[in-house]
Amino acid sequence: MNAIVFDHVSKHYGDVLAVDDLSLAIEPGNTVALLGPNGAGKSTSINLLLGLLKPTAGTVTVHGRSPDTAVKAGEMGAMLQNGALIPELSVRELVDLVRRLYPRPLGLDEILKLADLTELAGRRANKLSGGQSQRVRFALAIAGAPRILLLDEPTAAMDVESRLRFWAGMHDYAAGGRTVLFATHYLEEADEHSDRVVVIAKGRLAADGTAAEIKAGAGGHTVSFALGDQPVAGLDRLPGVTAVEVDAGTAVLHTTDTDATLAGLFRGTTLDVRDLKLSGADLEAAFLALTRES
Ligand SMILES: Nc1ncnc2c1ncn2[C@@H]1O[C@H](COP(=O)(O)OP(=O)(O)OP(=O)(O)O)[C@@H](O)[C@H]1O
Repeated sequence: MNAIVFDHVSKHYGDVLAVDDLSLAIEPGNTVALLGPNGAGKSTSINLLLGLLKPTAGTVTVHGRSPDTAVKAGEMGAMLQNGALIPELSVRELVDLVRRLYPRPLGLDEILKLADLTELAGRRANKLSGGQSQRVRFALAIAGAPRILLLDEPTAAMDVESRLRFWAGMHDYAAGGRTVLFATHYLEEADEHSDRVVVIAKGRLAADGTAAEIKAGAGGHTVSFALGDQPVAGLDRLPGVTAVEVDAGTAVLHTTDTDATLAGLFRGTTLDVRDLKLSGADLEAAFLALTRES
């Protein structure tokens, strides 16, 4: 059974259509990045999954049940964009308080270790930096050992070092076969820390696959070289080439298969090829292309 299913889900806020006929299924044990620009509908989708919002149309299910039922059963943990911490409590007291609310929580020391809070356990919540507070929110999200973990832009306030440690904790947590869905605008994070990237734009699904598939699907590979005044004829018939541009003596071949295009260029033509440059679509180019299209 799928861990998460969106079946033709739409969500309106008055006139604003935040989620538009979204269908998506996530298998248990996957780590999925929900990638999209501001206002794409990422937070709305997470709130729908938590049962905090109800769809205007369609259904959301978690392990085949309603989000409300799954939340009550302690199956989901969430780290949302903000959430106040009780200022007078120490990190240890706060985490322990929350873990005791669940039937089968993780051990206190294990939670502190996963969230990289062992050294900060005695610190009061009102004395934490923004990034440290985020780590406490992560600790609270995993305290009940949820099978599904939802993270809404989890690294927003973190510096580079904190991000690295945070992702290490997330991977350790996910390693036990748990499902993780995280929202981000950071392309590198989606690329590095997920098995699958779901791109949404204007509430609609724009792409779905591994980061490598999304890059390949954008078809942005080019082979360019100095053509000078040699003839351009025939370049568009080379294997893989989808378009040819010539500008100021430089030929740019857009291709779906760089290897085949190069083989054709060197074996199938007598051109003098100099200043050869290859470029592949990076995730950023793919992301911009996809979110512009939709
Ligand atoms: N409570 C609300 N009332 C009205 N419109 C809302 C509300 N919450 C969100 N929206 C609108 O719904 C759309 C989707 O917002 P959402 O917060 O889900 O996007 P997001 O992808 O999480 O954005 P961000 O990356 O900026 O956090 C936006 O156009 C937003 O302005």
